Amino acid sequence: MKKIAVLGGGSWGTTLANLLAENAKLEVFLWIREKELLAEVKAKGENTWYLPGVKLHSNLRTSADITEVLMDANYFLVVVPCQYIRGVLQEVKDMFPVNPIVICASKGIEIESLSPLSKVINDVLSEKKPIYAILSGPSFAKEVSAKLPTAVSLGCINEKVGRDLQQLFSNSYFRVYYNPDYRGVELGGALKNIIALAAGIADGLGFGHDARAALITRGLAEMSRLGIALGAKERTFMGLSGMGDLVLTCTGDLSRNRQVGLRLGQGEKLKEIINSMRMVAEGVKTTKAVYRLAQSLNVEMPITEQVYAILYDNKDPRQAVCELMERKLKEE
Ligand SMILES: NC(=O)C1=CN([C@@H]2O[C@H](COP(=O)(O)OP(=O)(O)OC[C@H]3O[C@@H](n4cnc5c(N)ncnc54)[C@H](O)[C@@H]3O)[C@@H](O)[C@H]2O)C=CC1
Ligand SMILES: O=C(CO)COP(=O)(O)O
Repeated sequence: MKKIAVLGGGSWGTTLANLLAENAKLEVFLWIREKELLAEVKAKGENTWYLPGVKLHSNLRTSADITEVLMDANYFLVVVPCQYIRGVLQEVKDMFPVNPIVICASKGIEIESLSPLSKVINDVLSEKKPIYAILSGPSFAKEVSAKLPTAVSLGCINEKVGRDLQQLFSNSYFRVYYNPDYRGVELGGALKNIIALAAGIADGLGFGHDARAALITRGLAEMSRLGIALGAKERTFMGLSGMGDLVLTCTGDLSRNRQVGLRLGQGEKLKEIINSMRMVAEGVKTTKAVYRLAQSLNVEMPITEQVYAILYDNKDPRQAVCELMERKLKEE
């Protein structure tokens, strides 16, 4: 049986590793960074920090030793929070074979380089010439772990690899659609988190359903604008990894990004919100990266600009929403 190394024992990495172990088409080895957590996982058969209450499959192997996890793997699934991916891969890049199939399930834009994750992974592993794929779409770890019906996109430029991966991940509750536009798939997942912050802020201020629907719709417009400037297909933003994930995270209270927004809208400070969370809300850092990227590409992203000002310039959220409403009137 072929082996998959899963890097990242957070809620999503654990969920996907467990799903693959249950699918039983691959041998699955999950890297858990925290030794104390690994000890609990081994003792209780459960990821008590990030995915409590979910029994892990007996086929799932776990280790805190990343070299053991990577050894002789045929597939590599990266589910480390976006800003740490470069550092983690840099340490172990020599362990990858030539032309490794690297699937990324993380969502974000790297601040340092303003790059989407395909570029980060290609940069670090450039000597190995990786075959890149991205798994993204509306999928809360908790719901997938509860085996609730979920549909996502798998972006890969190499159709044969993409269709092979589609088979490996799919099962009766997890339906994977293949899309050759990997750039569009990865950008949808990264950019929707900014709009989820905005929707949370509006809801936290008590601005109601109209405001949320406006943010989702105009959010999709600015996501697509940046996507097109970066070579993605506009149509991809209408699919699961674009509109699908945007609607999920702007409306679903399981979203960490939406929760951060709600708390900001209710008057809490960003620092205290982040300090109270063990989990990651990728939109916070991705907002900074996208704000800079949009400026450098001269792409208009008014919602992102206001979220940036709330997060990083201490702007009053109410004032930010007023400014969005009072911008020069436009055609749709
Ligand atoms: N949780 C979910 O429902 C979904 C998450 N994702 C994405 O998956 C990626 C991983 O997020 P989650 O699994 O939710 O994480 P999480 O928020 O559940 O856990 C945090 C993770 O960050 C890791 N971490 C903390 N500091 C680190 C460091 N210095 N170096 C390397 N790793 C470090 C921890 O070991 C842990 O695995 C994110 O990009 C997220 O957007 C995508 C779809 C669904
Ligand atoms: O990306 C997700 C669902 O598709 C998870 O969203 P959050 O990171 O906001 O929790």
